[in-house]
Amino acid sequence: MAELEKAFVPTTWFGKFGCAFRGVWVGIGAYGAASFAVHIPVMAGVLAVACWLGVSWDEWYILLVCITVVLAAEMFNSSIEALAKAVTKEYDPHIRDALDIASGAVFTAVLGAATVGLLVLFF
Ligand SMILES: Nc1ncnc2c1ncn2[C@@H]1O[C@H](COP(=O)(O)OP(=O)(O)OP(=O)(O)O)[C@@H](O)[C@H]1O
Repeated sequence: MAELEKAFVPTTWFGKFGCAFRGVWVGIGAYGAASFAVHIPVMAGVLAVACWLGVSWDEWYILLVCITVVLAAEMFNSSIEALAKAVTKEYDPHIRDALDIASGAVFTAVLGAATVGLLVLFF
């Protein structure tokens, strides 16, 4: 463990930010590519409609929070998928629960964001 820490665990803020940026890259690219291929066009569409409608600053803040929550939930989902792959490749009911709950969290965030987004844009 001591050797592992020396080799891989960053000790500087620069190193820690490097890990975070790598996490965004891996979370979107390697693990979440299929999901982000749906999220990103939908988000671009929402932003385009918001521009077209000329929403207020307060409404922009709400839309940006919704988008951020969905992206963060998706990356937590990717993180749990990565951890599950490391734990076992065999069927495990707890892994199944963990993965299903993570997917459920993304689904919940998307439902909430879609509801708030529709209310902000059209009501
Ligand atoms: N080791 C396992 N043990 C039990 N069930 C598993 C296991 N691995 C995957 N599953 C089941 O398969 C589902 C999908 O798995 P996983 O999330 O890895 O695939 P995915 O297609 O990459 O998902 P996503 O679309 O969320 O990115 C899980 O929600 C879970 O129900």
